[in-house]
Amino acid sequence: MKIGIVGATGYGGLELIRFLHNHKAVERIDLFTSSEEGVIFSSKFGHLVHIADTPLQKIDYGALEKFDVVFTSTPSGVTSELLPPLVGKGPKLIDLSGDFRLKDPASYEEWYGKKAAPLDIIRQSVYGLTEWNTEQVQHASLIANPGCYPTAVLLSLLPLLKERLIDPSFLVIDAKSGISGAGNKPSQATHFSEVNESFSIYKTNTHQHIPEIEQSIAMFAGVDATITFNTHLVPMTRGILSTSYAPVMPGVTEKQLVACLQNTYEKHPFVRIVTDINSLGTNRVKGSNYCDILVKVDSRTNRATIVGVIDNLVKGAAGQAIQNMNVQFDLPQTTGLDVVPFFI
Ligand SMILES: NC(=O)C1=CN([C@@H]2O[C@H](COP(=O)(O)OP(=O)(O)OC[C@H]3O[C@@H](n4cnc5c(N)ncnc54)[C@H](OP(=O)(O)O)[C@@H]3O)[C@@H](O)[C@H]2O)C=CC1
Ligand SMILES: CC(=O)N[C@@H](CCC(=O)OP(=O)(O)O)C(=O)O
Repeated sequence: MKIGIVGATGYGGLELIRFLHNHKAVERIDLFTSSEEGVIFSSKFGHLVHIADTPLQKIDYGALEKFDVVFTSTPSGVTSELLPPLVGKGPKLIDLSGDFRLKDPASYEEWYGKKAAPLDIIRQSVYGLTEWNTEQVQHASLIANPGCYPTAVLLSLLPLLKERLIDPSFLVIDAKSGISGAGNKPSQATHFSEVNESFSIYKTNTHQHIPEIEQSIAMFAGVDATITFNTHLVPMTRGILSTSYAPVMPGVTEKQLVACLQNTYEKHPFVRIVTDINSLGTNRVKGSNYCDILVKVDSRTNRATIVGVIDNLVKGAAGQAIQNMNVQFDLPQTTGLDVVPFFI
């Protein structure tokens, strides 16, 4: 397979290169830039000497059309304009940004504050939450790869919502992310001296992933939910841990919740149901495509605590994107992604 990556110099792009380099079906990877045409990639990223010694190329439709797959890992608002002319032209398009995730353009414009992609293209795009949309992903020409937080939240909540084991009307989701979630562009909010030794909340009740999570709960679990969702910045590089709270439906036990999760993901290689709280943490998934899930019921309040853990750059971005590509090309989902978490 011949692969093109737009936004290769960003964190998502670098992770795509890391995994695709070891992917047995990939014969060639071309890297594209909007700002550094001609720069030898490995001269910018020394860890890729002898691995990516090729020049960054100018984004060009003629060139992009010739690939089997084009991954776009660019800030929101870029691919809504860049990709429409390429849809149906040949390459499978896998977009890591939020530009094609929301089916309602008005909702995108409200939450992202940018102009939405054309409606006909949004309609053609397939939401790439692999475990829940495998069949559609298989036939998609444009995949909207899920956001990092929604991946952790949805994988952990959808089975329980779909089976009506928890109450969707009082969902509270408290999520935390490492700083790489904010991308590679330096800013005040991600400055080392201001995030180190600190823990903060951001985008209170206004996070752009709120409509994405609500849309997917309706789409995959068939229930309407208006969620409370808040995000926090943790002074670490990688990882997302989302803790959700929901009332348990009358008569439902913790054992049933665990069994529901285990049954749902029995045949899915990247989702692990954890029952020992000591085995849960961002370092248990770091660098890997795993999503670890734990559920406990508080018998005093009859509320469930549901935890989802991922590496935001892998299962939350590049890893899930490659998992989707594997599905599209009838390859085992683990191809190129079969790596053990770093742990330390
Ligand atoms: N970081 C994360 O954990 C996750 C990120 N995402 C989403 O994935 C996308 C990429 O994220 P991330 O890699 O972190 O972002 P980065 O900011 O690290 O990188 C984005 C890259 O996009 C390129 N770019 C910037 N402007 C343009 C433009 N106008 N046209 C084309 N390319 C452009 C830049 O490369 P160059 O200057 O060389 O063109 C830049 O390196 C974002 O939409 C993000 O929201 C999704 C899930 C998780
Ligand atoms: C830590 C941090 O800042 N994380 C980012 C996640 C970026 C992302 O995945 O957003 P898209 O929907 O644009 O893809 C955030 O909370 O906005």
